[in-house]
Amino acid sequence: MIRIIIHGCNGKMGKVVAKLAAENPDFKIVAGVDKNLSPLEFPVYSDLKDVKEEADVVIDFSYHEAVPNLVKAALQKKLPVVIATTGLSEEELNVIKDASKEIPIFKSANMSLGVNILINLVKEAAKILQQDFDIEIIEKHHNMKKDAPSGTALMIADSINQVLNDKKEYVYGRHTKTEQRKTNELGIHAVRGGTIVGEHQVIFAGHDEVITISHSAQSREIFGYGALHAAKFIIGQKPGLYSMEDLVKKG
Ligand SMILES: NC(=O)C1=CN([C@@H]2O[C@H](COP(=O)(O)OP(=O)(O)OC[C@H]3O[C@@H](n4cnc5c(N)ncnc54)[C@H](O)[C@@H]3O)[C@@H](O)[C@H]2O)C=CC1
Ligand SMILES: O=C(O)C1=N[C@H](C(=O)O)C[C@H](O)C1
Repeated sequence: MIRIIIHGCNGKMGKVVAKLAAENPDFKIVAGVDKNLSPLEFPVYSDLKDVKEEADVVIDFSYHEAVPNLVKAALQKKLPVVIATTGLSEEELNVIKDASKEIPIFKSANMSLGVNILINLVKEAAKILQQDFDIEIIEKHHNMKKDAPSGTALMIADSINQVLNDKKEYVYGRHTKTEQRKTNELGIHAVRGGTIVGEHQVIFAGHDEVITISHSAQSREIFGYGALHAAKFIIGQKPGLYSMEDLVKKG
């Protein structure tokens, strides 16, 4: 049985992970960490360093500012971590990279299998269409989401740039622009409203034709299942920074 600490346990995703784990005898939530100390069916602490229960892994769905402290405590406890939180700054990402020299860390802005398949399709399309098609990304999320654009939109943009040798310059929205679109631009646009779980569209717009590759999350459970799958994967790995690509490769 895998013993898990949920960081961000009182949030929307923390509660989904706890529910899914309770339904599966392979997993047990031994404790939670959150700045909101509302009681749950396991002990809740305000800091990972104070958790007394023994655990095998931490799953994090919290807030970007909370991540460096989480990683430092995980380092002291020598615990593997699954980081799903988005909106991380360069500085926060560097804390993760440094810690991954000593503990295994799995990080993905999107824990669903579908988005990771979308990324593979988009990479292939970008290679083929790069000369004649303009690429733009539109993401849509619920009105409670704090970061924009989504971590997934940025992850998709980075994967396009990876296959196009960093040719694209990201343009966030166009309200400040009063000039024609340049061919090296990659537009990224965020929509917020209602209870939209998460939608990502990658648009390849050519002369008189448009190809759209899209993913629509229809529940938060897809991210929860993905995070539990990642938790199982990261336990026992060597120190390093792992992604969905590593998990998919392993099968
Ligand atoms: N990688 C993925 O597949 C997914 C990632 N996310 C990301 O996960 C994060 C959380 O999402 P939600 O659960 O929807 O948000 P939420 O706002 O419902 O939950 C966040 C929780 O973190 C807690 N928190 C905030 N600051 C904290 C701190 N300093 N220390 C401890 N706890 C703290 C809050 O009290 C709250 O309970 C966001 O960054 C979101 O973008 C969300 C869904 C899927
Ligand atoms: O905040 C969310 O809800 C989500 N955040 C992730 C992101 O920023 O990409 C993943 C998912 O789309 C839901």
